[in-house]
Amino acid sequence: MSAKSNESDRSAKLPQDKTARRIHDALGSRSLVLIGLMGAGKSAIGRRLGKRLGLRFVDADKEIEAAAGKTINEIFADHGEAYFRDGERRVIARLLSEGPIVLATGGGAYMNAETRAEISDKGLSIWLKADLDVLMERVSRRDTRPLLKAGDPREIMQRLMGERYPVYAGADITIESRNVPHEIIVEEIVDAIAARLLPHDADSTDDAAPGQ
Ligand SMILES: Nc1ncnc2c1ncn2[C@@H]1O[C@H](COP(=O)(O)OP(=O)(O)OP(=O)(O)O)[C@@H](O)[C@H]1O
Ligand SMILES: O=C(O)C1=C[C@@H](O)[C@@H](O)[C@H](O)C1
Ligand SMILES: [Mg+2]
Repeated sequence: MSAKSNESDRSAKLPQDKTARRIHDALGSRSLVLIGLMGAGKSAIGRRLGKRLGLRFVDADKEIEAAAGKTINEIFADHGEAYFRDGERRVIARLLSEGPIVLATGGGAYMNAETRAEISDKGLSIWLKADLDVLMERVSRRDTRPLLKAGDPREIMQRLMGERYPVYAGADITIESRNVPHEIIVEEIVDAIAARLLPHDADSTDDAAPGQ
């Protein structure tokens, strides 16, 4: 692989518009951390959010697979969930020390208290909250989630919602993930980050049209 293609994979372009630049500046080394259940859209939305804000996008699940040289299914099958969770915690801690990035976490990552503390220290957490039907329709497209193979996937997902949503609710920002164009979700996230991080002055409106 040439250095150039590697660079285009790993680095981010400078943000094009003023809101994006201001968010970039306000973040400093803090990262934007997407949390939510399987199928919530963390990877799909995270990639686009990174592009929108000129931040490198990293998918924790992919990093764990690269570090282990195995797929998540294989890690669960060969070593068990506890081993996966330990690797997940370490990989996320490393990635958060490399901020600012947009980080898509695995669905279970935020359930770990140490990881939650790291995220609150070095990032801004964004929960992509989706209802059961949306999640089930989306996860049915791929067979890559070992947790859903342990029984009836809908029942498992419902149980995970019950266990995890009260914890996810501690995120800094919550966005309803639904079947609208990805860009709409991205802009809602950008607006929520701007409302949280940027001073509310007249300058914060982006590309304001000149007076008529
Ligand atoms: N706003 C949206 N509208 C329609 N489809 C979406 C939307 N957001 C995500 N999707 C689709 O849902 C599927 C699951 O999304 P994605 O893989 O990003 O979820 P995830 O949260 O990363 O899940 P996992 O925890 O399993 O990695 C993908 O096919 C993605 O394109
Ligand atoms: O919700 C979970 O616990 C998981 C979600 C996926 O992203 C993977 O991290 C793994 O399959 C476990
Ligand atoms: Mg994902």
